[in-house]
Amino acid sequence: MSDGLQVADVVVRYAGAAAAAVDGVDLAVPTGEVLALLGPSGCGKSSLLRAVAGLEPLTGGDVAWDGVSVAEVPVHRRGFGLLFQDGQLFAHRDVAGNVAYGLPAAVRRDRAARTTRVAELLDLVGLPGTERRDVATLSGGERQRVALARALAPRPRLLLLDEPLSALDRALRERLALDLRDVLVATGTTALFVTHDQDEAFAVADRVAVMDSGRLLQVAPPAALWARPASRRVAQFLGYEAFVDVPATGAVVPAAVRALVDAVGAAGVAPVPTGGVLALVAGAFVVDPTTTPAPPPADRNPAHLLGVEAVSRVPVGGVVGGGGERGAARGDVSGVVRAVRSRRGRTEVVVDVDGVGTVSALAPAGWTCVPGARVALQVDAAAVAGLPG
Ligand SMILES: Nc1ncnc2c1ncn2[C@@H]1O[C@H](COP(=O)(O)OP(=O)(O)OP(=O)(O)O)[C@@H](O)[C@H]1O
Repeated sequence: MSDGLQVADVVVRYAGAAAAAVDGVDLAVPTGEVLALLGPSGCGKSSLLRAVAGLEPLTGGDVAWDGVSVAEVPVHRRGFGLLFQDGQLFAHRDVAGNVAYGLPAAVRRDRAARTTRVAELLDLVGLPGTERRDVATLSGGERQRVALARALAPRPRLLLLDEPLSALDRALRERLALDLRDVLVATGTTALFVTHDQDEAFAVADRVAVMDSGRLLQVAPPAALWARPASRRVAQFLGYEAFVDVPATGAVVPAAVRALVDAVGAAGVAPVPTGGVLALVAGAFVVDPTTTPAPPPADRNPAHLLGVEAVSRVPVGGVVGGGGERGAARGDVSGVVRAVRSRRGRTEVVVDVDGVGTVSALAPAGWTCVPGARVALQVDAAAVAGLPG
């Protein structure tokens, strides 16, 4: 018998809907595991979570805990906790009153035990000493921390979290995602966590289940999911931005494609079978900082229009990476720059690469050049995944 949560062939279909919101999902969350359900808006994540909670009737399939079906068990008797986007705190209770509401009745009635347990829970979520605060005075992040403390108070055997951080701004979300993981791990809580944000899923979960159109596409630990997406759809959803067919051995292909296949094969990061596909994420190409960009043809060089001095001294039509043996040896992969942008402290260069398409290459901080220039590129095999054909 398996322990923890088992979801077997679950179907959720809303009245009048043409397609099922959840369409035959099988999933297991063993005790102590945090599993993230990740997928685009409308893919059925919340419907599945609500079906597990008992808030949505099953059209088909079964939900079980430790091998025993809970399909007929009402929501409040399943022993599952719930935390939503808006923690739904009670406005008329202070912080301690909100947290204490989640405690088992016996603890709630014992004043000393209640005080101790509320203090423990507030410590756990990083809000020690806030017992007497009016919840109306809390920030959005603090409110969600209190809601988490309240949800953990009864020690639920499963905690169901539906986009608990999505109302917060990005910086706060990133920090709270890490804190949330720490709290779930420290308390050994089994959890099912719904999110549409890849970074959040990867930060919080032991395994990530990717959903699309009501179905599960892949379930894997974050690193494995990232390195080996099961399909192009999964890879696209994770943020892979370009896809290259692996050519037959000996086929004549653009230098960039050959460099990709060689680099990935050498790194042993991903299988590169003929007929397979290489998926590239931002950074699969890196601007070679030792070479000088070749400027765009004079009539298309925006630097001329702007009266800016060209960033390169390589003659128009010159060999990219020229000026020495080093450039000649590794300057055979190149691309035409479309834009240069700074993103989270990194320089990203949108570049058209022959045979590959438009990708986001990385460059050293502060590096820049005019659009239209041709730059030499190197391959970073760690940003390339192999997909089955
Ligand atoms: N109560 C409902 N009645 C009818 N259709 C619904 C209901 N709730 C959800 N749906 C539909 O079911 C599908 C799945 O919705 P669901 O909310 O589960 O997706 P989701 O992945 O959680 O999306 P989001 O991230 O936007 O919340 C959608 O097409 C949605 O319109």
